[in-house]
Amino acid sequence: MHWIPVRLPRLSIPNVERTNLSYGGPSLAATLTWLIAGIVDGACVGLIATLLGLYTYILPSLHASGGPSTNRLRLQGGEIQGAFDRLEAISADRCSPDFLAEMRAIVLESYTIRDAAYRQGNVVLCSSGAGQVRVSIDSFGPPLFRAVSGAETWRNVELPSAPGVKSTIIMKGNFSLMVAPTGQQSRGGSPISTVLVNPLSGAVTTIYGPRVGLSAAALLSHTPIRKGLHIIFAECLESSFVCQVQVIGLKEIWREFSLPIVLLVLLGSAIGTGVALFILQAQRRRATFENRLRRALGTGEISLEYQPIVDLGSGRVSGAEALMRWTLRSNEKIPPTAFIACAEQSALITDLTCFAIETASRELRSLLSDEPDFVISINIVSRDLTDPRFLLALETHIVAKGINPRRIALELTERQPIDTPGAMATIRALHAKGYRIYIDDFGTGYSNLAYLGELSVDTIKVDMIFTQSVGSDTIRARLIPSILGMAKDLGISVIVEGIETEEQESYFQLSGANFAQGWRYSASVPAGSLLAFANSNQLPWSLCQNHGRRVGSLGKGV
Ligand SMILES: Nc1nc2c(ncn2[C@@H]2O[C@H](COP(=O)(O)O[C@H]3[C@@H](O)[C@H](n4cnc5c(=O)[nH]c(N)nc54)O[C@@H]3COP(=O)(O)O)[C@@H](O)[C@H]2O)c(=O)[nH]1
Repeated sequence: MHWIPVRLPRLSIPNVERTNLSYGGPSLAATLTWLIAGIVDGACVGLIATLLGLYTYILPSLHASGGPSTNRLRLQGGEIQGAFDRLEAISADRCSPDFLAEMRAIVLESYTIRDAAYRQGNVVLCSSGAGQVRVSIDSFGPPLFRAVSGAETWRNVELPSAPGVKSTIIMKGNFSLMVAPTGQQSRGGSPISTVLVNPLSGAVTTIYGPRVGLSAAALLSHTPIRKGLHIIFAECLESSFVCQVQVIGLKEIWREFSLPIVLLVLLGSAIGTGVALFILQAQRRRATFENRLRRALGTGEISLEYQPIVDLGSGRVSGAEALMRWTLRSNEKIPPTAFIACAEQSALITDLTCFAIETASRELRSLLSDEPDFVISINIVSRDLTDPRFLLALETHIVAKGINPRRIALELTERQPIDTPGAMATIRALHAKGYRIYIDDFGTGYSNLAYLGELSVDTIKVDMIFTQSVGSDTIRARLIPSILGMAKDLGISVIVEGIETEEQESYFQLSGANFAQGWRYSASVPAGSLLAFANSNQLPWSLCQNHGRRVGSLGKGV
């Protein structure tokens, strides 16, 4: 078979972004709404992100590294433990002037110890503040708490040496310490409570500050506790089971972190505004493009070209695919990939499909009536199937004009799934009426065997990415035989797209593909050229001269 290569027309494909299509765009109200929404959303996201960050990372790490309350407690705990150790280590005679001086030094060097005292049995004999005294411990009443270490704690004790001052007394061995029970204010300003925990009974007693409603286990867990919008830090000295607890809420967070919060909210607003502007710009561009495309339908800028489809067995042209073209008055061409994708985002795509049905049936009317087996393929999308205008267009321009639906192939791209029951039912109904159903771009999308069966598919159009893989050692190239075998098993015919070379053509001829389409035979041509070729037996019809007949059949069972 001798194939005549076809010279391809050179298409100038403009960059859509550069094309001057300035119509429409979002209204002022829509613009303002988007902007305000962007600012508010951004600010909220900034605020939420800040608070989450604070609660999740910053506050706990602050705690771990010695936060507002814990530093203080660690200091106090260390002081108390250290003070007992130092008191035990004093070598001077008990209650002697040297002994008292050393006790005073220990108190003076501490932050939280007010007084240190020495006792024997039940009687306190001397203290760093009062010197020699005789105070019976029994006057304190029973201790509030006795730790395993033997340390005992009293609270609200009023010592004769410090009338009017209620103190916490911790006693261990022969020494006692009077600890300032002041509730410290943290850096963040929230009060710190001092609590005693009895690990045996689980009792928790707040001895100073706001009541802490936490269990002993929670307090002794050494981890920050989250309660609603609050985060609670507890630091316990297990030697004495004294805990200091600080509750940090929104107020304290705001006091502590107002600057970073404000900065992050501002940053969030700025990002939100940027995103809103970006969306607005995209909407404006789309609306502009969409309006312009809508107008183009009425001004003759949109037209159809037809790319012949060739029977690989006989070399005859058996049909043509209608391909939409948009040529601006300036003669610039907008590529279909750009405007079809834009139209697909709204019901405008069905306007284009209806235009294609109307135009192809009108322009190729003589071919449809003179060549009984010639098939025109029209690209449709799943959205068309649920739009009543599409079915009406088929009724008006095909059925009512006396064109046999068998002469019309509806090409559904495989790139979009047809999975709504309504769309599937429409396809089956169209097939039952005689329309041929082709799956376009086969191998690139959602098809599987069940899908092909359910859709009553007549033909698959193997995508050109497979054609281009012919001769290579790629997975795609290895897939071709199984696609062709599968189609054969299902009784589905195959059109191979994008045939450009003799090698590709021979490969598919030998592999059993039925039809081919591509620049090797012809690029898309206007209706006038297609009809002229058909009438004059010239290209692309000259392809078929060796085979006697000009136009063949396409599709299974024909
Ligand atoms: N829903 C609708 N989609 C449409 C319509 N008209 C076109 N389209 C879709 O736009 C995509 C791009 O189409 P186009 O730029 O026209 O490209 C077609 C051919 O020109 C191109 N082609 C044909 N032969 C060759 C070849 O040998 N090599 C090569 N590199 N390209 C070639 O392929 C396109 C045809 O593709 P297909 O439809 O998959 O058969 C395209 O997806 C169109 O479907 C419309 O009216 N409605």
